[in-house]
Amino acid sequence: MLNTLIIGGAGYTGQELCKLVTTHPQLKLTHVFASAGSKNAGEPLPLGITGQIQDGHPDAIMAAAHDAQVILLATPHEASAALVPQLREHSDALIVDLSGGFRLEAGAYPQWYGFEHPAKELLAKAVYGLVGWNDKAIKGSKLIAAPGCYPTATLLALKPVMEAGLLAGLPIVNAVSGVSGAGKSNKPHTQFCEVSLAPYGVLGHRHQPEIAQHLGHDLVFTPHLGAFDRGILATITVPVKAGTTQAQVDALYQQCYGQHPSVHLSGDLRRQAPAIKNVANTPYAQIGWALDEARNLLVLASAIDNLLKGAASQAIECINTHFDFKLRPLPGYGWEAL
Ligand SMILES: NC(=O)C1=CN([C@@H]2O[C@H](COP(=O)(O)OP(=O)(O)OC[C@H]3O[C@@H](n4cnc5c(N)ncnc54)[C@H](OP(=O)(O)O)[C@@H]3O)[C@@H](O)[C@H]2O)C=CC1
Ligand SMILES: CC(=O)N[C@@H](CCC(=O)OP(=O)(O)O)C(=O)O
Repeated sequence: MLNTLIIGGAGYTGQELCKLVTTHPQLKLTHVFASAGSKNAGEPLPLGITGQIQDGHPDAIMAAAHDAQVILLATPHEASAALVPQLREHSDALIVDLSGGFRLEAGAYPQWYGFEHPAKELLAKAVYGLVGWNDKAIKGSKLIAAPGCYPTATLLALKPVMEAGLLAGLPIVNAVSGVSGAGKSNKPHTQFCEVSLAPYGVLGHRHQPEIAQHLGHDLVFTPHLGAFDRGILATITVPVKAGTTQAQVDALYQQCYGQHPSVHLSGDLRRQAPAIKNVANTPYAQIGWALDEARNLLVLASAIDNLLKGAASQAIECINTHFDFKLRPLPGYGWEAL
């Protein structure tokens, strides 16, 4: 069993990590930290898990890190960027960071995250944890940046088209997220009476450069906030090469995801569409597509739970890939042998 500690454990994704680690056959949850001086210290872990959230004083975190084989960070971007180099000084553990602190090239941080990256050497060694597409790098690195929620939904849908060389123009991504995507802390725009389906971050959301960097192609990305708690639905319009056929696209998605442990295909969107109700509270992505052969336009739809496949369960899948644990996530937080 690998000693596993979670930092940021009182937050939305941190709580999901607690459940996913506790039910994992190869991981032992040893410590769950909030921030230093947190009012959440002493609170119980999620229902059914014995233990308490601990105060995240740096000395306590570093002492625990010394004996850990796996460290999960569910902390804000800048906190992760500062914590990872300290953790690395004290521990040789596999670090999986759920924040955006290690996803982009160093030069992008001032513009998109508002800070100069404090650990450029480590950033250069970090690998992007898009499971199923970057597995060799995930196996070979001890610092994994779990992808953002919108990038997960978008990249899982777009990667097959991009890698098959069918992309012939700018993909247009419209995505709707539930409010838990903004985290647990109180923000004026996420209050109950304020949320009403609307776009935000138009032409300026930090997930645009993340998706573009890891897709290898520019795109237009427009997120929307919806009045529901969890889940993301991304609908993507993609110009494709002339002559692409629906049968070719069907075969492509089957080939990429037919055997995938956490990506499910719903097929032709004109018959059945992915939906948030199918994936909310599950570790799965659901992807569908429809091709207009006359106009060479492909429409993709991708649904995930932002806190699970878009964050916590994909982070655990990164651990499974790194250590070659052959496990598939079950609905309801369990894991079964592949
Ligand atoms: N919500 C989502 O859908 C997704 C979130 N992410 C990313 O994952 C990370 C966590 O997100 P989420 O769970 O939503 O966030 P929350 O705001 O719900 O929780 C953040 C947690 O981080 C802790 N924290 C804050 N600062 C520090 C620090 N300096 N040292 C240690 N702990 C600290 C907080 O502690 P305390 O409890 O004491 O306040 C809290 O437990 C973020 O980087 C986010 O961008 C990624 C994908 C999806
Ligand atoms: C609804 C909402 O506010 N969502 C968040 C994205 C959360 C997420 O995936 O990602 P990061 O780890 O990249 O922060 C946002 O738009 O900033």
